[in-house]
Amino acid sequence: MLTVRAPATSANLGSGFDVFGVALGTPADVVRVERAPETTITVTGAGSQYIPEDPAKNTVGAVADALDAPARIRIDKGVRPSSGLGSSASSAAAAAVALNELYDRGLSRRELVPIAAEGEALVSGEAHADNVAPSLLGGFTVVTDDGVTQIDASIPVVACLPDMAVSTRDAREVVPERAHMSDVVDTVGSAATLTIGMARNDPELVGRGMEDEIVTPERSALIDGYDRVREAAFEAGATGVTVSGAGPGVLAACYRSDRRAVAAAMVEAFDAVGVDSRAYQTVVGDGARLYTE
Ligand SMILES: Nc1ncnc2c1ncn2[C@@H]1O[C@H](COP(=O)(O)OP(=O)(O)OP(=O)(O)O)[C@@H](O)[C@H]1O
Ligand SMILES: N[C@@H](CCO)C(=O)O
Repeated sequence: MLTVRAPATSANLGSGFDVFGVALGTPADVVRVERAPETTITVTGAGSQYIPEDPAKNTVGAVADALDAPARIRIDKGVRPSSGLGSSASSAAAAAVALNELYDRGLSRRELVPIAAEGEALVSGEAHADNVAPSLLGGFTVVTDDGVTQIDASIPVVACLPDMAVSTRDAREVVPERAHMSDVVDTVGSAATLTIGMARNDPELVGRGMEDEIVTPERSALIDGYDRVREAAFEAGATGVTVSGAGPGVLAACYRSDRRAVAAAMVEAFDAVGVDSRAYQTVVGDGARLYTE
């Protein structure tokens, strides 16, 4: 039996819609695989009651198909679905690493990115790789039509998860089809600032580089209390705040010394609008890890 732990991820980071992603230290999915004549899936853990075990409907089934690697697959969810923390991608990335090893397919982590993205196509209608890439490779990733660029980074972050669901499919409906040139220019400036911040491990630049006036205002309107949570996080020392992935998770960058206060302020602000939430105090971290037994 092989076991793989694949981390939650946060895509977009505001200015990098459908391009940027980071691996988070916590939470994570754990996937166990054994060879079998046909694929079966069992799911336990966070939000497992909302996740289909039918291989034709689970991201992990799509990965097993793409690798022609039938297996008995057990998923222990640490990443709640429809969270904005790349839940469907964590399982897909873990399964890609595990099944590649189980069947000696010999694919590199980079070669596994499009395989794991097949799972994303199944649930959101598009094979976007901005969650599976950081879950497989770790650190900060930039996904374009030309491929994936990755650097290791270590930025303290808080990922605050309100107790509500926003599906990626629905959140894509509100993305504007056009943008003003002045907003595009500002967003390019932010994206460049964020990228330099990741390269320098500088929370100030990363936070400043999360600003985006194109997609985030539309997405944040789907999250009860977002403006209040954002303001509270800044008051507690956050250097930047944005919607995590398609939401409803909210991501804040900060210095390590402020992380606990930022987490508490975000939870309190959600609470003030009647929404329960959980804050992960974590850091941009490593990609999927394989364990053999
Ligand atoms: N292995 C899986 N893990 C989680 N969700 C899965 C899995 N397989 C299928 N799904 C389905 O995918 C949907 C969740 O994916 P979605 O992309 O909406 O959320 P997410 O991955 O948490 O968010 P985001 O991509 O914004 O970070 C749910 O409908 C869920 O049932
Ligand atoms: N970039 C995708 C990621 C979803 O996690 C979106 O924001 O729709």
